[in-house]
Amino acid sequence: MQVRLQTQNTYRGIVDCMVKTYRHESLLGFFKGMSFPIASIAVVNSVLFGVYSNTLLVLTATSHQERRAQPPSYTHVFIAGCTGGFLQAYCLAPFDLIKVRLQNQTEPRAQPGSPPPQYRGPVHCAASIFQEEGPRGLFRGAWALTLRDTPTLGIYFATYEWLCRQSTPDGQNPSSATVLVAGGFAGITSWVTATPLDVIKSRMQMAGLKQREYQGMLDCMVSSARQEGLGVFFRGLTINSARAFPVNAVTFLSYEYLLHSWG
Ligand SMILES: CN(C)C(=N)NCCC[C@H](N)C(=O)O
Repeated sequence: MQVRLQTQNTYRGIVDCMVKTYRHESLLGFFKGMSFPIASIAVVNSVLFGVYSNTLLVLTATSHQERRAQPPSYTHVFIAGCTGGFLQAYCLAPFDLIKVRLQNQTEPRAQPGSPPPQYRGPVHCAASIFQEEGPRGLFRGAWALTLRDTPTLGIYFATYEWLCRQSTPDGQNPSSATVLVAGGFAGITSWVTATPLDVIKSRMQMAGLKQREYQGMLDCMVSSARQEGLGVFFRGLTINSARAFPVNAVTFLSYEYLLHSWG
């Protein structure tokens, strides 16, 4: 839904987008382009959390266990988060591009007699982009994605650390409830700050297809704001924030659990 709201001007809001998707594409329309992002979550999160933990280890020279007694500074947490965000953006770029292209296909499933959709599935989508736009085509919008993820993942980890420390006595590990709430709010905070660049990223990824071609990111920002007003930068904010809470609550709980069980 969020990808369509950000890149297409045919919807009046979330409810209108849901109703039109259901009428035109049935329930299947809500699950388009989902298999690839699900497959990519494990890879992308391992890169993000692995780089974050190791950067923090280098910056503070303390292991995860020692960090409860000697908490890292927020500057170190922010730098480690930005480093993780920067590197994960490059792993995420091709998966995210395929998701955006598939989710923007509004044709119902292929039916006899009707023209087939441009992409028949994630593998066909990746192969078509590779053939038509070359290997660099798979990284379309990667710059906007990097600019979106580098600072916002710094904010993500700093918010998580701050919320955990506010509700945990010094030297103790945060409880599971604290981890869930802090992780959920860290997700929302990061998505609120990331949404303006998320809109630009999605539009750059669709450029030349349903979207007009842009000269670059700045051109995309200026022409989107001129044509649709500043509100365009907040499209998809409600959906992004609503999904961010449960997703990131569970992500941080799994991360803390794995770190404890590996000692
Ligand atoms: C671009 N932003 C804000 C983030 N990547 N934030 C971190 C959350 C990551 C999580 N997989 C999610 O999709 O919510």
